[in-house]
Amino acid sequence: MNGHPLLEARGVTVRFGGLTAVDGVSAAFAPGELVGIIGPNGAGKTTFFNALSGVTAPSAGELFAGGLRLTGARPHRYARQGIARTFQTPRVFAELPVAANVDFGLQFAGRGRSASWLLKDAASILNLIGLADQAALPAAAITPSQQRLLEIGMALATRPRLLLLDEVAAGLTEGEVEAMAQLIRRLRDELDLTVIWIEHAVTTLLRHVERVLVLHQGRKIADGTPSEVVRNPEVVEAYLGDEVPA
Ligand SMILES: Nc1ncnc2c1ncn2[C@@H]1O[C@H](COP(=O)(O)OP(=O)(O)OP(=O)(O)O)[C@@H](O)[C@H]1O
Repeated sequence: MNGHPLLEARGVTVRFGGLTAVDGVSAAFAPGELVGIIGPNGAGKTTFFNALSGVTAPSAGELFAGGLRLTGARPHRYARQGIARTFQTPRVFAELPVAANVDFGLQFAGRGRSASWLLKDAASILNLIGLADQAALPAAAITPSQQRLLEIGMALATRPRLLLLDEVAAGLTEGEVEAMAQLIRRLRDELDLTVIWIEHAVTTLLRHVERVLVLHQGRKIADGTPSEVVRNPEVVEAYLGDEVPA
């Protein structure tokens, strides 16, 4: 692009009444990065995502995409900049066929997005995420883990440059979590995406990402490679030493 980070948060703060859910978080994301975000329950991870995707306006701080100031813009402007996301609870159209759910996302694809032929239509996208055989089934009829894949497919249909994944491995079996991690890496590689991925399955996440941000009580307490982060005393303390692998 233009030498600017794909997305940059500068001192982003989100307050709900007296509660500061996100507290002055700064981070820049470069094209092609696969970054994890971890932190205990209530650390502010989803709220930070909501700010990064324009769902929640920050109480303070700034957001930039490719150098363009987006602070306070509506979510569709974030989408137009190539930012797509999934939600903790999959938001699929249960009665509609799987392929129609992806078609819905395609309507939001606009200029300046990923030009990958792998995202050219619903069939290509379903192929990419391994749901080609389920194309004609109503979304309600596929398994919960397939619904998570479908939500990723709907986000991909907007042809993003940046994909924000919020706990896409929640509720999956160990084998499914690993398959999900492999898929995320493949999508990053094949589609030239930047991916930011929140997950509670910390061990798996740390094995697959190159960089990880740790949030604790709304603050960013670490930002580095997985091996740097697991040696950070503040991180070990935030997790009471029992969740982050040595
Ligand atoms: N809309 C809201 N109104 C009021 N408080 C909120 C709102 N959304 C989140 N919070 C509070 O903000 C804090 C951060 O929540 P958030 O969901 O961002 O954390 P999280 O790290 O994603 O947690 P989890 O891992 O449990 O999903 C929590 O104390 C939460 O209760």
